Amino acid sequence: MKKIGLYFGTFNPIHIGHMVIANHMVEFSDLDEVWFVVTPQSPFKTKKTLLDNHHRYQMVFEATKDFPKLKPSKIEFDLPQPNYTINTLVHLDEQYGKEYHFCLIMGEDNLKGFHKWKNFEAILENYDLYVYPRISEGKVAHQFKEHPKIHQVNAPIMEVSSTFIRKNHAAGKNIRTMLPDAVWNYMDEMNFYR
Ligand SMILES: Nc1ncnc2c1ncn2[C@@H]1O[C@H](COP(=O)(O)OP(=O)(O)OP(=O)(O)O)[C@@H](O)[C@H]1O
Ligand SMILES: O=C(O)c1ccc[n+]([C@@H]2O[C@H](COP(=O)([O-])O)[C@@H](O)[C@H]2O)c1
Repeated sequence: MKKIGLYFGTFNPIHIGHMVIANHMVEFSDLDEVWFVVTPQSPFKTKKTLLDNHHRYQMVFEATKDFPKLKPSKIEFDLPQPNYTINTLVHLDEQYGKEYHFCLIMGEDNLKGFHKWKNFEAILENYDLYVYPRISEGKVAHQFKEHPKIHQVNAPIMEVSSTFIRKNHAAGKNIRTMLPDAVWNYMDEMNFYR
């Protein structure tokens, strides 16, 4: 059975930080594929400056089209908002559970706040977490340290953010090196974030 790493995010837009992590996961862990799950509405974020779902999905599609092991997913588009990850996991298992084995990809920054996620205990009971290092404040809770379901993957640290890209693109800076070429081309053609 294929092992799929689910990488959840708003991807507004997807950037080279996301790409390096996802590619590292498929090349250097036992995951066979990574699916970028484009989230319509993250539980802890406001919708301000959020581009339409389909445009964010299209940018993920553009970024991944030459990488057969990296795939875009719009599974959350038809699920209730805000999008709680546990609901999506249950839904994916119902739809594809016989075909695929699902795991979660998460930065160490998100692991620090993981105890606030809806039904995090159920997530940990049923799914493996692949955690990559991230520079961030705070500490990983004791309960998540050396947890049998939490696997550390030593991916490179890439300090790039979508917020930085949006803000500086609007300010007229050249941020093109932080995006895959196809994403830059789409974003530029569509006049996003100006
Ligand atoms: N440079 C990066 N390296 C590794 N992980 C990242 C990086 N940037 C974001 N992530 C993580 O990737 C996931 C998806 O990112 P998402 O687009 O939702 O957030 P973000 O980059 O923080 O966006 P924004 O700046 O718009 O708030 C999140 O879990 C986020 O923590
Ligand atoms: O399920 C939850 O309670 C939950 C709470 C916060 C975040 N998430 C998921 O994690 C993804 C990344 O979160 P963020 O805040 O780093 O953008 C987000 O797109 C959601 O899919 C999920």
